Amino acid sequence: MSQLTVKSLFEGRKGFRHDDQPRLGVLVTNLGTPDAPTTPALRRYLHEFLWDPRVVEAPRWIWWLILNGIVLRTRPKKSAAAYREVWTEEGSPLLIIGRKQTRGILERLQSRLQGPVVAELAMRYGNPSIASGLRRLRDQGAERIVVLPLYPQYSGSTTGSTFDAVADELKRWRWVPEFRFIGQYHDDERYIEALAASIREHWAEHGRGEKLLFSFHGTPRRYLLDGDPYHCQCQKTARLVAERLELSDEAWQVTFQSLFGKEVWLQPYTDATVEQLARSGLKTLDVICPGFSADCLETLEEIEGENAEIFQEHGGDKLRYIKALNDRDDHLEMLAGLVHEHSQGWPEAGGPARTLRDPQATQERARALGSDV
Ligand SMILES: C=CC1=C(C)c2cc3[nH]c(cc4nc(cc5[nH]c(cc1n2)c(C)c5CCC(=O)O)C(CCC(=O)O)=C4C)c(C)c3C=C
Ligand SMILES: [Fe+2]
Ligand SMILES: [Fe+2]
Repeated sequence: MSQLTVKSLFEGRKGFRHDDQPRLGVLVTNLGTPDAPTTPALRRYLHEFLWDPRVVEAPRWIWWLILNGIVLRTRPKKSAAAYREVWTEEGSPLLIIGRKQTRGILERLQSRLQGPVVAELAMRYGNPSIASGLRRLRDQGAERIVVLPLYPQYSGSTTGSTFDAVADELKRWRWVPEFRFIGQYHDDERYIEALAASIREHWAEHGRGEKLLFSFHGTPRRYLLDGDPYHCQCQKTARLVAERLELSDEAWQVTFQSLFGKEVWLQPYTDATVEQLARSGLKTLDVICPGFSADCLETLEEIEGENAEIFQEHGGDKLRYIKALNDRDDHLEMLAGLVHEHSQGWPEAGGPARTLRDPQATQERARALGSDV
């Protein structure tokens, strides 16, 4: 009699053994970056990115026409040129720094935790994908997973979208892991102190600018009006840092950068503010971008490049960009601490080895029962 074979609908873990020690898995994620600073690579990347309804929240068919008819015909070439300005021999800054951050977080967790821990870097768009990162964690034996999106301020367009990608992958797994998701850390003491320390160090080296601008990536204003907490969280981060540095109200300001499309975005805009400050006679301006945990196109090309030029063109002397927290020790310490805290309550933060009285006998019994694990 022929046997009916049914294809599995759900994916199992490879190489499972009863005497494996369950591990804690950490998925460190960021936005993503193209594979190369070329027009075709940008077209692929922007297509995936801009087709995400969390990013562009518009009626699908209208947006399909605009995206495919206009945006993907013009923007990839322009963006590729911008990426070439920040690209290094090792690749995109966001990816290189992301790898260092992941390694640094893992090392710090290994010395804090008793149980075994593994970590992977994943990108919401492009490579390495969130699906591949989660599978690598699973196949290394991670049965409990903490997801750390490197976005200090929660936005549906970034953090929310990361959750979607994680859920899309996990719902295809046979054995769904226990799971925790870090939504935001915009007011975490250690994050605020790391930002303040980086500003103090910048001042010690270059002297104090006449004003400090906190520039955050923008979103359409509509997202705020529809309940996205991002704008409030950006304001709170900046206020806490300003308080820690004991700045007067005139000494700092919050702005939003990286506009896209024709809609009204969060205001005031960074470029218009930089221009207006230069026109008003300001000579030195310090700019920090606390929403970017790693330097990338938006900080290096847009702030350190474009906005520095705008400042000079309109009478300013020097716009000094204060680097992202990247792989600074205090940053990695706070991120490892955050993961550690979110793993509390799990057995030995990873889980004790499944204790088998006689591992070999157990494996043999399992095999005799028709299981190959
Ligand atoms: C189209 C709408 C966009 C929204 C909404 C948006 C929100 C958003 N983005 C970041 C962080 C980053 N964005 C980066 C690049 C980037 N962002 C958009 C568009 C939106 N972002 C585009 C089209 C691009 C690509 C570059 C370009 O063509 O201009 C990056 C840099 C990635 C890199 O490779 O270096 C980051 C980081 C946040 C935090 C955010 C909302 C809060
Ligand atoms: Fe963006
Ligand atoms: Fe930009």
